Amino acid sequence: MAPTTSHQRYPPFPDADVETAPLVSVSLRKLEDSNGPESQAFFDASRNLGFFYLNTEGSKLGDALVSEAEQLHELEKQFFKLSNGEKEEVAREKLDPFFGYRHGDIDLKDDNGTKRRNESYNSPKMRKDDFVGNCKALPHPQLIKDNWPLLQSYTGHCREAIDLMLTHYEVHLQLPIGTLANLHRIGERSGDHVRFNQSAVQPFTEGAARQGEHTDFGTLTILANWLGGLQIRLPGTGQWTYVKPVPGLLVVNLGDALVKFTAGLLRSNVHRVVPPPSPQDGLTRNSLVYFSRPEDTVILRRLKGGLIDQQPYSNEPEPEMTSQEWIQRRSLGDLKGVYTHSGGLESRMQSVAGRV
Ligand SMILES: O=C(O)CCC(=O)C(=O)O
Ligand SMILES: [Fe+2]
Repeated sequence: MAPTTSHQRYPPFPDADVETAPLVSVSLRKLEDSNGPESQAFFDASRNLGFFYLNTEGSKLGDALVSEAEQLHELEKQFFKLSNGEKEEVAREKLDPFFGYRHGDIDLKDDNGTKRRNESYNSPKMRKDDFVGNCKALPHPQLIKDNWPLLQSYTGHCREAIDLMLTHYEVHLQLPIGTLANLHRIGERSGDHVRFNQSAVQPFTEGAARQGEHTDFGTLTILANWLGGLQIRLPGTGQWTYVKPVPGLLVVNLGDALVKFTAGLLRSNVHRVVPPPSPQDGLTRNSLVYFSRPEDTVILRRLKGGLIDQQPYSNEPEPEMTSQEWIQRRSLGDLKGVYTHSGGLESRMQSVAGRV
């Protein structure tokens, strides 16, 4: 029986009043069974929108993902309830250039007079590499330590689903089997990790929404959502539309590495998180993300072979760098803006309707 989810504990997503993004639903079970039409639908969604639902129904792996995502949803809520002091013990500044706790203050105060925060935890304990023993684990709160087996299991299941999707890409791209898998070997260091996100209750502001526009840096992202708030910018019109959270459906999106490997054949779509629409707007919002990334030393550039060879060459080739450098420079450093599959990096102020 499919695991129950906690979506019904929240006010419903407002079906009638807001426009939702046209995400295709791809069955994990059918991908596992190598179903041709489903695999084609998966590939088309990856080219056209760069976002789709992964329907977990009927798949043992899917059931495991949903039930563990539910448990991690509870864990992330507990994590963000730790005192600011405890969370700041594992702040990014103290630990690592990328992993750790981060927050942005909002210009609103809680009843106790503290500033509200938007927070995230790229947990060092949640790096895929900690689980497979590729490096020395970084410090982490006891709460995370206590839940190590759950995080480890979720990481393994996310990677199983992602590795399966990579083999489908290899077939459709007409690449030798193993081409993408060999750039994502589980035993090698990479930026794969779980992220906890929490947004405080706040009004919509254009400035904050715009500041949050981004694409994901890596390969495939698996996202679990309980409340609305995720928006994607539709190709063509540039209109922002909500992604509706649906029980049993995970949201999958492609990251920049797949765009670079395929010379723009696959799409990483611009998205952002804004306050949930009414009647969900009075609630703190959490999401759970698994990011997969190429191995740290992989150079992000177009691969050779298959359909990729038919892609046009750009007049202004993008600078080549390793996956590790791309992630660090994009998240902390000098490569600012929104990455688009057609135009490279674009400043947020230029990112107007119709550009993607
Ligand atoms: O919270 C969400 O729904 C999406 C989060 C996201 O896009 C990210 O963390 O990269
Ligand atoms: Fe994202």
